Amino acid sequence: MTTCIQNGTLVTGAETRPGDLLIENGIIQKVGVGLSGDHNIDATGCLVFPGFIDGHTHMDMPVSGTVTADDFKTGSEAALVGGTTMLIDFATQDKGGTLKDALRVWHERADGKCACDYGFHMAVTDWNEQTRRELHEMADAGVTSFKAYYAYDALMVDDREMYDLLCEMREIGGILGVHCENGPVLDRLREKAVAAGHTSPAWHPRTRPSIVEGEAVSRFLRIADLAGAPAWIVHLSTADGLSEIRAARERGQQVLVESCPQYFTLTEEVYNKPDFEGAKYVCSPPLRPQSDQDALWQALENGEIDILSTDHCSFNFKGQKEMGRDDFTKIPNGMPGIEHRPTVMYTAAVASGRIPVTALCQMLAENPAKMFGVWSRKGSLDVGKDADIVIYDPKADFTISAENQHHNCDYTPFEGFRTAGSVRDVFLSGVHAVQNGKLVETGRGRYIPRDKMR
Ligand SMILES: NC(=O)NCCC(=O)O
Ligand SMILES: [Zn+2]
Ligand SMILES: [Zn+2]
Repeated sequence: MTTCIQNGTLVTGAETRPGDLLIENGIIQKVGVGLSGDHNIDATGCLVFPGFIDGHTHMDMPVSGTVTADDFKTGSEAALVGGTTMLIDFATQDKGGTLKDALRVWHERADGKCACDYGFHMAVTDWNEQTRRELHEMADAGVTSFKAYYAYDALMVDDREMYDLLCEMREIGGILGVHCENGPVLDRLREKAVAAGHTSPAWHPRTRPSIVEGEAVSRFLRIADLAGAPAWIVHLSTADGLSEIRAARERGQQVLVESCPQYFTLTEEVYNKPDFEGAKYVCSPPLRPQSDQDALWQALENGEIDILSTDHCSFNFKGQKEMGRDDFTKIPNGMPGIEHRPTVMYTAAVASGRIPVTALCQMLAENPAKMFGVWSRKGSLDVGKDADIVIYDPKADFTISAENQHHNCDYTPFEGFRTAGSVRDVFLSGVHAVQNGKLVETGRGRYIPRDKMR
């Protein structure tokens, strides 16, 4: 049984062109014009993208004495409705625990529940000889990307460990992403703020100033240079961090840069909202002033940002964000976003005329596929790839709201955002899982082991 998507505008990282896609057995079999199948879908007036890949999510994750509002079922369903056909979540080693245990736990949380395909990065929090050996086993099990934290007591590593980890990345053909904030310094800033009676969400960005990110980006990149390893900067939010990246690239380093829609569309004023509403936007790194946002836009337009991910890490306002009503340091960090990344960035970046749609396709599909070792099967509309396909109607008029979202969360940071277009249909491995914006097939997501970096 063949399916043909006809009369759309096919979008790749390099070009847009009119064309049809013929799908069979979950794979793209033919790309051309005048094609037809047993079953035909008309995409006239629509953009046809390869399925989007979100390389940075946290589902079903215990944080600050609670657990994220989205598990792998609800989070992946929201992802699929929004056009994301693969997510890569951070399995996280417990201090004192093993990588193998973390991977087992994440499989237990995700397997059989996902609406879209999925893979895991491994966050390394406890460096020792066993962890070093296990990195090789992870790479053999298809976990080829890792994260280390310079912040959060329960997660962070020191510079000696960072250096060792980076050296090991070279050995295993892996890539290390780092959460770049100077943890000890920002912890001190937070302690001092609370001691002085500053307990509202407005103090979240004030105690994580731009230099806290810039310093950590600089340190990480210098250590990566010493180790001779590629560096992945996760969730870049500042001009300060960006200038350190530019300096490292000038030195000839391979630096892969990730940022997120919230840093392009929201600014730190939201933390001053009345009635504790600012807590909804508490994420780390925090939202920034307009000047940082302008710098990120410039970088995006210049092609200096490789991937756009969400850092989806959702907590309800009621009962979860509220845990920090009397002390902003107790607000669980993170926001929902996996459903809205494509439409928010299509609207803000493409419909606004800042970048061509091909550049968006690079940052949402092609580059994450290459960077995270799934390019052999995902990230483009080439013959032989998985038939993960998004039909986007650029003329649809849609307003994002907590009422119409699929995240298991009682708010969205993009409330009232009017999008230019919306995701009309989504195919996952050839299965027509989203039809006219409605999820009609779920639970078909597969674990995707990933290739090593070449
Ligand atoms: N971003 C955030 O606030 N929470 C998720 C964990 C992280 O990526 O640092
Ligand atoms: Zn992080
Ligand atoms: Zn994150």
